[in-house]
Amino acid sequence: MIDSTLALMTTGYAWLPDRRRRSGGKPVRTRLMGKETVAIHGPEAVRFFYDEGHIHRHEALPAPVLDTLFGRGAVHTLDGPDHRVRKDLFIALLKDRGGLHSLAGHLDTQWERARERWTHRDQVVLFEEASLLLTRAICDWSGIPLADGAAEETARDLVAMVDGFASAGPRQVRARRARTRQEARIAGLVVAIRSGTQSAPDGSVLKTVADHRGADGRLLDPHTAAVEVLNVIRPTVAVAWFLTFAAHALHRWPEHRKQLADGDVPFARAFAHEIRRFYPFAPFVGGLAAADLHWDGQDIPEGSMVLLDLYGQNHDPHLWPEPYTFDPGRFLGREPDRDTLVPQGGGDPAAHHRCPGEDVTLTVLETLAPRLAALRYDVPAQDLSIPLKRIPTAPRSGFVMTRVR
Ligand code: HEM
Repeated sequence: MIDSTLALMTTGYAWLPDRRRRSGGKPVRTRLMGKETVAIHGPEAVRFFYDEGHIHRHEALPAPVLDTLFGRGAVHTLDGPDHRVRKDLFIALLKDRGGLHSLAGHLDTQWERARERWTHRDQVVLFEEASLLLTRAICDWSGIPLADGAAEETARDLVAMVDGFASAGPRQVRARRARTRQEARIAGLVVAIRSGTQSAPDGSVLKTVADHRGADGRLLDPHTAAVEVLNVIRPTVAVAWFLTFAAHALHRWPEHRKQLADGDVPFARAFAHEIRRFYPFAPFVGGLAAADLHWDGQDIPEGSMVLLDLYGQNHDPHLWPEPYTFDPGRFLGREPDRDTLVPQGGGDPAAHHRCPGEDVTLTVLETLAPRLAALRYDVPAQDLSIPLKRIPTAPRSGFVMTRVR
C-alpha cells in the first residue's frame, strides 16, 4: 500500500474526498506516516467512530500536532475515566448559558472598540483584527490578564499554533515556539493562582482549571493546566477563520446581509451553521482501532489509524442537496442532526471527544456576524481565493476592508 502522507500534505482538503470518490464511496484504505489507515464517512460511521470500544485516542495524534495545536497531555489524548473527568471540566465551562451570555457581552465590547479604531484607519485586514479582538474577549472572559501590548503577541501566538500544525516548514517552527511561550506564561499564572500571589474570578477558566482535580484526585501539574487553558483560548481565537469566511460569504452573496444586519436571530444561527458546514476548517479526525474491527465490508486491524472524514461529510450530496451552494436556509427553523453536521466532530460532546466549544463558536458567530453585516466598508481589489491545498485555509488576502464606517 502506498503511503499518502505527501499526497495529503500537497492536496489538502481535497485529498480524502478525492480518494473516497475513487473508491466508489467505500472506506479508503491507505498508509499515513507509515501506519495502516482506513478512512470512514457518514452519520453511521460517526456513531461507529465515537464508540470508545472501537477507537482510542491515546497515542493517536502525531507529535507535530501535539507540539503545535493541542499540547502534550491534552484532553484530546485521553480515554476512559481520565477523559470523562477532564471533559466534565470543559463542558461545565463552555456549555453554561450564563457564561455564554457573558462571553457575548465581552465580544460586543471588543467589537465596538475595534470598530471605532477601524474608522480611523485607511484599511484593515479582518482576519488579523478578528484574531486580536477575540483574544481580548476570551482572555477577559477567562480571567487571563493581558498586560499592555500583550494582546497582539498573544493573538499572533494563538493564530500561529493553529496555522502551523499541518505544515512541515517555517509555519511549524513558529507554531512550536508560540506554544512553548504561551504554555510557560500560563503555567506561571496557574502557579501564582495556587500560591495566592495572583487572583482570578471564581468560575473563570483560569481559576477553574487551576483548581481542577483529575480522575486520581490530584491537581493537574501546571504544564497540563496551561495546556487546557490554551485549549479554551486558542480555538476561540481560531473562530477568526470562520469570521473571515463570514465576510467572504457576505461579499459573495450580499443578499444575506440585510436579514443579518436587521437582527434576525434565527437567521443568524442558520448563517452560523452554514458557515461551519460550507467553509473548510478541520479536514478529519483520527484515532486508533482499539480491537480488530469490521466496518462497511472492511477489516480494520487493531492498532491501525481510523480517520473520520469531516470536510467530505459536510459536502456529501447525499446528505446536503447542492452541497456547494451557500444556503443558510437549509438550517432555518431546524437544528442540524447531531451526526450529520460535523465541522467540530460528532457524537455526544459530554461523553465523547466531540468539540465542547460549539456553543462558544456559535456565540461568536451569532454575536459578530450581524455586526459585520451592519458595518459599512469597501472591499478593494484583492485575492479572495481560498486555496484548498492549504490546511488550515482562508481567503488569501485575509479580507481587506477600506473606508470602514
Ligand atoms: C474554530 C472553530 C472550531 C473548530 C473547527 C473545532 C473543531 C474541533 C474538532 C474537529 C475537534 C475534535 C473532535 C474529535 O476529536 O472527535 C475538537 C475538539 C475540541 N475542541 Fe474544538 N473546534 C472549534 C472551536 C472550539 C472552541 C471555541 C473551543 C473552546 C472554547 C474548542 C475546544 C475543543 C476541545 C477542548 C476539544 C477536545 C475535546 C475532547 O477531546 O474531548 N473548540 N474541536
